[in-house]
This record gives sequence, C-alpha cells and structure tokens, in this order.
Amino acid sequence: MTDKKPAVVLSDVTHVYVSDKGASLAVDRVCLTLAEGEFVSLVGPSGCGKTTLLSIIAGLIEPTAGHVQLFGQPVDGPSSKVGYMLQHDYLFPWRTILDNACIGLELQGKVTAEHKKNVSRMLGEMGLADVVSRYPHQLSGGMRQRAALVRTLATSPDIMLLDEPFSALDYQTKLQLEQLVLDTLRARRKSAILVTHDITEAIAMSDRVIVLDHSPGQVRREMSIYGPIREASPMKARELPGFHSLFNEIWNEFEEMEARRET
Ligand SMILES: Nc1ncnc2c1ncn2[C@@H]1O[C@H](COP(=O)(O)OP(=O)(O)OP(=O)(O)O)[C@@H](O)[C@H]1O
Repeated sequence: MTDKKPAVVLSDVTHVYVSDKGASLAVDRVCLTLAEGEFVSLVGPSGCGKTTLLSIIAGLIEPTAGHVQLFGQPVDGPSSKVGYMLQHDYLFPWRTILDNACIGLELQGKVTAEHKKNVSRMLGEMGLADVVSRYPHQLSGGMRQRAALVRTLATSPDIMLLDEPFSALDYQTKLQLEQLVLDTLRARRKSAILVTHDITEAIAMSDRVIVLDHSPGQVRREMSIYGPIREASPMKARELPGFHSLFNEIWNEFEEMEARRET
C-alpha cells in the first residue's frame, strides 16, 4: 500500500472563454491523472484545448467548472511546484545565460551562492559550461532552449509542463533535446505533461499518450506506451517494432476527427 498522491488530478474540468464575440467552450469535462514521475503527452488537433489545460494546471487560469489538484492540494493560483517550458525560450537579451538561468530563483528570493553553484552545474550538464557569460543572441536555438530548461529546473519544480518546447528546432537538435529533457526529468523523478503536434515525439517520450478531441476539447483516447518503447531513448524508440502501429493508431484518430469535421 502507498499513500502517495498523484502529481496532478483534473476532475471534470471545463473551460469557457468569454470575449466580446461571445462564449466558447474550449475544454469540456476533462478528467486526467498524472502519477508521480509519470510522463504524459497531450496530442490533438489545433484548438482542442491543450494549452488551456496546461494553463489551468499551472494556475494561470481558473477553470469555469471542475477541480484541479496538485499532490492532493487544490490549485488556487500559480505554484512553485510547477515549471513551465514553452516553444519560445523567453530569455532576456540583456542578461547573460547564467543570469537568465537564475531568474526564477531571483523571483522566489532564493539566489544563494549554493543555488547559483547548482545552476552553474546544471548548465555544465547541459553542455553550456563555456557559454555561461554569453548573451542569448550569441547562442543557437538549441542552446537557448537548454538554458531555458535549466532556468525552469533551477527552482526545483515537481511537475514540468512542456508546451511544444522542441517545435522550433531543427530535427537533429530536437532529437538531442528530447533525449536530454527525458534523461534530466527521469533522473530527478519529475512528473511531466508534454503538449506536442508531433505524434512520434509523443510516443517516443511518454509513458502515456492522451488524444484530445476538438469542439469542444475532450479526452478521446488514452494509450499506454509499452515497456521497450518507453524504456528506449527517443531516437531508438522510433526504430522499435510496435512504434509504427502506435503511430498509425493515433493517426487514425486524427483522420476520424478530420472526417467528422468535414461532414
Ligand atoms: N484567451 C482566449 N480567449 C478566447 N478564446 C481562446 C483564448 N485562448 C484560447 N482560446 C480558444 O480556445 C480553444 C482552445 O485553445 P488552445 O490554445 O487551448 O488550443 P490548443 O489545442 O493548445 O491549440 P494549438 O494546438 O493550435 O496550440 C481554441 O478554440 C482557441 O481559439
């Protein structure tokens, strides 16, 4: 028996955006549980509510109905338990890489010599030791995203929300970063939710893939990724037997959604 609480629980979460054009139902009664240390991906057509769900989990927007809990506690605003990594790195151009990586700690009033040493060590682990004193414009896109990852990890969040963090990168850099992020999160036993449009990325990185339907956003299908694929590196996973049939199953869900939209 274990009394460990799941990292995230969404119970019947619904969200309606209200604007001068009226009200629109973005997500509808979504239930989702993320276990501690689990990596889950959300995939689905554009506009199905993926980012809305991440914003709700991060406490940035309040759901219109339903409940969200992080480790058994209701979410009532942004929490230091949650780290958010986006497609754009949002590094400050006037700050060095080290100072950028320390910004979350600064905001939390936690910049001690020890914390700064820890951030420098993480930058080193990410292959950025030689560029800590450089400015963002002097780095490649992949290096900047690695710096953004360190900035997010520096405050030791328990849950990482990853909103298409690799989508602006070239294919080789994307594969390298997928590996780096997965190794880093596994070593630290972080729970993570990845939003991606890349079905192969979702399968290669996750313990579970959740396919969302659109209009309104609802959970359509959940697929557990079986052992060997889960345990392999994201690059090797793509070559394993069974990978393509998982891809096809998810692709078929997309085709069915598209066909329904056209009728
Ligand atoms: N601030 C907002 N005001 C009004 N409607 C919004 C707002 N943000 C999102 N929406 C709408 O809510 C729905 C879900 O948006 P969301 O960005 O969560 O979808 P998504 O699945 O992340 O999309 P994408 O894959 O294109 O990034 C869409 O119809 C979108 O137009």
